[in-house]
Amino acid sequence: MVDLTPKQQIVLATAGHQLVTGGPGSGKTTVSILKAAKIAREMLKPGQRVLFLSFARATVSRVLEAIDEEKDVSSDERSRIEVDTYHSFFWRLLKTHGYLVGLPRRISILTPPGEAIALAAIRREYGPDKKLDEAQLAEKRAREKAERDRLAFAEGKVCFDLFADLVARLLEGSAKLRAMTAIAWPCIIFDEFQDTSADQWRVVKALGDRCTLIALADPEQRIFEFIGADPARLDHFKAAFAPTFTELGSDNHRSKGTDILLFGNELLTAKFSKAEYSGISFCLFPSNRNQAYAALVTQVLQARARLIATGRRDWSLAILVPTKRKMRLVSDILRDPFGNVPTISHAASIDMEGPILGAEVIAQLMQQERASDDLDQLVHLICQYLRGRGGSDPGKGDLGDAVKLESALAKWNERIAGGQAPHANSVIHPIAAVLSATRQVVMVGDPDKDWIAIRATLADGACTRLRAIANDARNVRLLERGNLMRNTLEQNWRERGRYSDALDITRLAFVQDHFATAQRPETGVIVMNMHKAKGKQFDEVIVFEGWPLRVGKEIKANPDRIVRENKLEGDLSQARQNFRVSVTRAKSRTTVMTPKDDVCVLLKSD
Ligand SMILES: Nc1ncnc2c1ncn2[C@@H]1O[C@H](COP(=O)(O)OP(=O)(O)OP(=O)(O)O)[C@@H](O)[C@H]1O
Repeated sequence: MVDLTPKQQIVLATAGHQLVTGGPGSGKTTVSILKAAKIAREMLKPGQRVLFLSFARATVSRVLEAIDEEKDVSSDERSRIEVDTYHSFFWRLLKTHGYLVGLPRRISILTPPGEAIALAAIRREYGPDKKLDEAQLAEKRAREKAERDRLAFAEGKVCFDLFADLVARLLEGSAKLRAMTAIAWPCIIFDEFQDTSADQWRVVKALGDRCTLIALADPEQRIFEFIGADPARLDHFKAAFAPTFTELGSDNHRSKGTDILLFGNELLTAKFSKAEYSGISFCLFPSNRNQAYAALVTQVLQARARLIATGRRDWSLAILVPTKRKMRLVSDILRDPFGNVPTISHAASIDMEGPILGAEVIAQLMQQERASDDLDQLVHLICQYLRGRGGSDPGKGDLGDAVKLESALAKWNERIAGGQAPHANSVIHPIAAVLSATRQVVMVGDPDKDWIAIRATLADGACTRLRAIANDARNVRLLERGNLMRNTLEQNWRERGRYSDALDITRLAFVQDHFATAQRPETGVIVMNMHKAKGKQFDEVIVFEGWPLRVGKEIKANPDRIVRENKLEGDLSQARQNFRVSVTRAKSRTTVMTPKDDVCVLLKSD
C-alpha cells in the first residue's frame, strides 16, 4: 500500500460529511477508495454499498482499476464499492421512480444524436450561440428545454440533459425515496465535485438529507463552467453540510520527481520561475500545414518509441487539442500520415453523433431487406444523419440538404407512382445506385467483414453524402472482438441467416456502450479534446494547437488555439485552468507544441 500522507490519514479517520480538495495527482481518488473500503468494512449492513459517482466513464474505469490495484482492499470490500457515472445512476432512479414526477411508465433514452435531430430545427432558427445576444440565447434555451420536456413527458423519450433536473425533482419531492436511497447507499462519494451543475447540486443536497457525503474537488480544475458549474459550489457544500474540510494541497504523487505540476500551477498565474522544467518539453513548429503535422507525427513517433521501450503493455500517450475540428484533422493525419510513415494506430474521442448516425445507415444496409420502401428508409436515415451530425451546432448546409433530399424523394416517388421515370438529374439517383450496389454485396456472417464490405461500397459509390457517412462511420469502434454488438450481430446471423435486426442492434449497442463501466482506461495513442482530459492520467501527453494563417504578414485567421485567436484579452482564467488540466495529466512527460511565430500567449511571462 502507498504510505498515506498525514492529511490523507485525516480523511480516513474522519466520520461524517467531508470536503477533500487537492491539486492534480494529490491523491484524492486514492484516499477516497481507501475510505470507501473502510466504511464498507466497519459500517455497512448486509446489502448496503458505498457509491462513488463520477462524470465520465473513463474516470470510472480508472477508479475501478485503482480499486483492483489497492492491495489493502479485500474482495468483499471491493464488491461493496459501487462506481458509477452520474448519468447511469440517475437513469436507474428515473426508470424505477420516474412516474412519481409524471413521466410515462415506460421511458427510453433519447441519445445525443436523437436529441440533436429533435432540436435541429429550433437550433437552426437561432443559429450558433456566439451570434446571439443574451435575450435571444435565453429564448433559444427555453425553447430547447420546452421541447426536451415535451419529448420526455409526452413521448417518454428522456435526454441526458434532463436527467439531473428530473432526479432532483424526484428526490426533493419524496422523503421516502430519500430514505430508501440512503438505506441502499449510506455513503456517497462525489468525484470532481467542482464541476457539479445547478441541477446536480440539487440532487446532492437532497441526498445529503440522509446519506453521508464525501466531495472530492480541485477548484482549479473547474472546466465545466460553460455547462453551469459554479465557482461558489464548494462554498455551497460547506454552508449546507458543515463538512470536515481537508486540503491535500499541492502534494503531487502522479508526476513525482518532475516539474510537471509546478509548471501547470505556474500557468495559472503566468509567473514562470524556471527556464527549464523537468518533464516538460516544448516543440515550436512553423506555421504551415505540412511542417506542423510533420512535427506532430515526429513527436508522436518519438513518444511512442519511448513508451514501448519501457516494456509495459498498458502505456498511454494522449494528444490533447483545443477543438473538435482539430481532433478530426489530427486523427485523419495519424490514420494516413504523409510520406512513407505507416498508419499510427490510435483512438479518437470525437463527438459521436456523426459516427453513430453513420453507423445506423450501414446497419440498415446490412439488413439487405429488399423491401419496397428500402430507398425511402435509406434516404430517411441519411436525412437523420445530416440533421444530427452537427450535435448542438447543426450546420446550415446540412439541414437545407436534408430538406432538399426529402423533397427530391417525394418527387421521385410521385413520378414512379405516376408511371414515369424519375428526373435524370434527381439527387436520389446516386443513392439508389449505391443501395443497389450494397444489395450485391455477399455477406459472409462475420459482422466485422460484412460491416467493412458495406462501408467500402458506400465509400466507393457515386453519392457524396454516403461517402461522408462511410468516412464518419470509420470512427465507430463497437465491432471489436468479443463486444456485445459484434456478438449480437453474430447471433442474429446464426438465427436468421442474415442481419435482419442490424439497425436495432446497433442503436441498442450505443445506449449500452454509453452506460458500460467495465471498459478499461484508454491505452495506446489517444487523440482527445482538452476539455475531455479532466480526471484522466496518461504516461505522456502532447498538447498540440493550431497556427495562424497569414496573408503577407497579416494574420487572417487563427483557428484551434488554446486561447481564442491567441489574443491576450478578456478573462483567460478558464483557458488557463484548461491548459493546466491538460498539462498535468502526464505522469512522466508533457510536450507542448505551439507555433514558432505566434507562441501560445499563456506561455508568456506576466
Ligand atoms: N500517499 C501517496 N503516496 C504515493 N503515491 C500516491 C499517494 N496517494 C496517491 N498516490 C498515487 O498518485 C497517483 C495520483 O493519485 P490520485 O489519482 O488519487 O490523485 P487525484 O488527486 O485523484 O488526481 P486528479 O485530481 O488529477 O485526478 C496515483 O497513481 C496514486 O496511486
